[in-house]
Amino acid sequence: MKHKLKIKICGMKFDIQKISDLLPDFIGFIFYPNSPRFVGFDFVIPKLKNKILKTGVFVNESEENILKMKKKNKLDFIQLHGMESPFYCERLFQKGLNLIKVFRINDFFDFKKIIDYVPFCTYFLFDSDTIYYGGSGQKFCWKKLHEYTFQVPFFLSGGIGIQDFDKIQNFYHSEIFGIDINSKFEFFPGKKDDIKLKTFIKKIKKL
Ligand SMILES: O=C(O)c1ccccc1N[C@@H]1O[C@H](COP(=O)(O)O)[C@@H](O)[C@H]1O
Repeated sequence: MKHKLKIKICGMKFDIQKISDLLPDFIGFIFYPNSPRFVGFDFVIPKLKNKILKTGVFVNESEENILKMKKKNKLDFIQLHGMESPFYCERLFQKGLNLIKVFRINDFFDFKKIIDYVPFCTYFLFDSDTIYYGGSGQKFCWKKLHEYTFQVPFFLSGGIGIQDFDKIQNFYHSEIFGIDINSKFEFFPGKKDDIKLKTFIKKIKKL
């Protein structure tokens, strides 16, 4: 690993200030109406601790709406969790947005299809390929990521829970940047378990 792994807590809806006290590097908010973690398009993100980076998660959303949300909430990153094309990413990139493009991985995923996204994305995020766009709580086979050879750093995601710590510790990839956690740290959608999060973050930060 080139650096300390970053932590991104995603799908926040409740107790935002309390969770920001745990000092994750990124906090994500879901701007996708079909998600149980949808915060609503009128949502105003409360002031977060320190330099926690605010990420807006969108699924096949209009460019206009993304720009509106970015401006309203001063989003540091835009996570695109749907079928957004390289052309669409290019347009947002040209407007100065920092992008995290998500790819849903299965055993047959062809990493060559990522190449056209490379110039426009700050990070990639690898999630599991399920019937849902995200927040499925399902894991994919991380070994598959050894086929990823581009140099855009990535977040590892998809059903990661506290019990995965040893697996994370033993996983090596030169481009892994951070761990994205969501549904496995919840009492119910959007309400995170601060004790579990605290334990996990402490362990990851010690790596
Ligand atoms: O959490 C959601 O409801 C969601 C809905 C639509 C797109 C993305 C969503 N969440 C993201 O999914 C991944 C994996 O989450 P999980 O650990 O499997 O629960 C994560 O990046 C969430 O931000």
